[in-house]
Amino acid sequence: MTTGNKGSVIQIVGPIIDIRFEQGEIPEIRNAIEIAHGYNGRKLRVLAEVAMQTEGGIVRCVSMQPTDGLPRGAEAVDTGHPIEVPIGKETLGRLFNALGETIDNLPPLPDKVERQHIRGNPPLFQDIDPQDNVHETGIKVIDLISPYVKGGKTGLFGGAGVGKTVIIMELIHNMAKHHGGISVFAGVGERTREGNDLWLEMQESGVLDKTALVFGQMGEVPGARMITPLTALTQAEYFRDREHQDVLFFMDNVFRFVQAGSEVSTLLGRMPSAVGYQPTLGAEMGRLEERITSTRSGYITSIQAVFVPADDITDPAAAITFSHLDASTVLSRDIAALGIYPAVDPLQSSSRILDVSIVGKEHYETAREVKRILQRYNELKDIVAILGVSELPKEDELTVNRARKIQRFFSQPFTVAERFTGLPGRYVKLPDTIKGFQAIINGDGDNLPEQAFYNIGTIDEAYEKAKKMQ
Ligand SMILES: Nc1ncnc2c1ncn2[C@@H]1O[C@H](COP(=O)(O)OP(=O)(O)OP(=O)(O)O)[C@@H](O)[C@H]1O
Repeated sequence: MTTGNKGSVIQIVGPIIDIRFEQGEIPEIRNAIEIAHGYNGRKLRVLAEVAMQTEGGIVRCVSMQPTDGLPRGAEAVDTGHPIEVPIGKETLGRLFNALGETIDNLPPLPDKVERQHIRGNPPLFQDIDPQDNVHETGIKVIDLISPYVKGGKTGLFGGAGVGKTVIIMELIHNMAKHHGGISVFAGVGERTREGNDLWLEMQESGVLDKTALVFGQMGEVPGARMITPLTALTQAEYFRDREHQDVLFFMDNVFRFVQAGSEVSTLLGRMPSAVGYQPTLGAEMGRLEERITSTRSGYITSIQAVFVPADDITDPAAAITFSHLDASTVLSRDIAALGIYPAVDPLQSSSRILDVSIVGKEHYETAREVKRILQRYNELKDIVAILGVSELPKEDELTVNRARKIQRFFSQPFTVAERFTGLPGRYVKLPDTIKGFQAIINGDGDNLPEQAFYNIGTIDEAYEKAKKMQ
């Protein structure tokens, strides 16, 4: 690769820049191009990535920064490589933008910091090391119904405002704190305020110095939002491949990555595909998701929030994400409307490892019975609405009563949601979770009021709460 070839900007359309190079000096696709210019008396630098090579020595580039004031004729320099970002221990405790520049007002990174380009390849087939162990989250409904895989990938699906960010923050609080390893967070296309909340939350829980955070939020150009997960992943890969560490990789929100790709695709003039998404949706998701994996060197356990447009889980962006995951936690607006948080829909959520040979008979059978009771309750709901519970046969009446208690027992106070509920957070260990649901299934809670099961941790709290209510 040659470095330093110079071209000239010939067209700027929003964040898309066309640059002409001499024949024989045309930059490769994905190379980073630097353009220096002056605007309002300030010296600015725009970094762009080559997306297309067209006729006449012209390359079409996606800008990673606003192009305001960028003039035609500005000189563009081919760096000869894709965008590079800092990696290594120096990234821990720091906040970065998509280009790997620190944005936390702390002293700059040392000059000698190692850099790596963000367009790496997924690990080879033979190096991948699939895992089957449960990663306890301390959240009852998740641990019981869609147990997360240590070294696996999990998606948190939900429409607008049903609690994805709160769950991801609680998971960071619980997992990062108990995990003891490295965490990397990619904030993609969400509110800057949420990034700030997260930073403060990490400081408070004392995990910030073991975490690298990368943000490309709502207000940024689509190019930057599109590469944010790649920047964060490049930093995570360093810890997996070079330090042989187990890494937690959080992403909020995958849908915004897809959306940024769609914006870029339209701006590049590509024909849209299904539901207006980019024709390259599958390939873009594949290249990202296939890198988030565990190898013989180390694990990456990832939790990804996925916004579901119009609560339609069959939307191509949500559907394509599903196919990459080991476990899916689906949030429901109906459950949130009942005031049950986390608003996880147990009948839609699933996990590859909810298998008797992996989680064991006790866990598997408890989860299955809980699902059966809820399924039956769903079938009976219409009859109950018309006739009332007392008109049901004895057995169905019991099912309805237990189902309502299970539903309430799925709610749990979160440490990060203390300001919403006024209740201190609860972390429930997996054996206690199983014990609690078994008690309800076996009828031990039949004489307790429903309200005793609402917003508590273990089943023992239900007995105490019922005593107090008497
Ligand atoms: N565990 C919880 N306990 C109490 N309230 C909650 C909980 N989770 C969510 N909420 C309520 O729901 C609101 C929305 O939650 P959150 O911001 O996590 O949603 P979201 O799905 O990430 O939304 P968006 O798609 O808009 O980013 C919160 O502000 C809070 O009022």
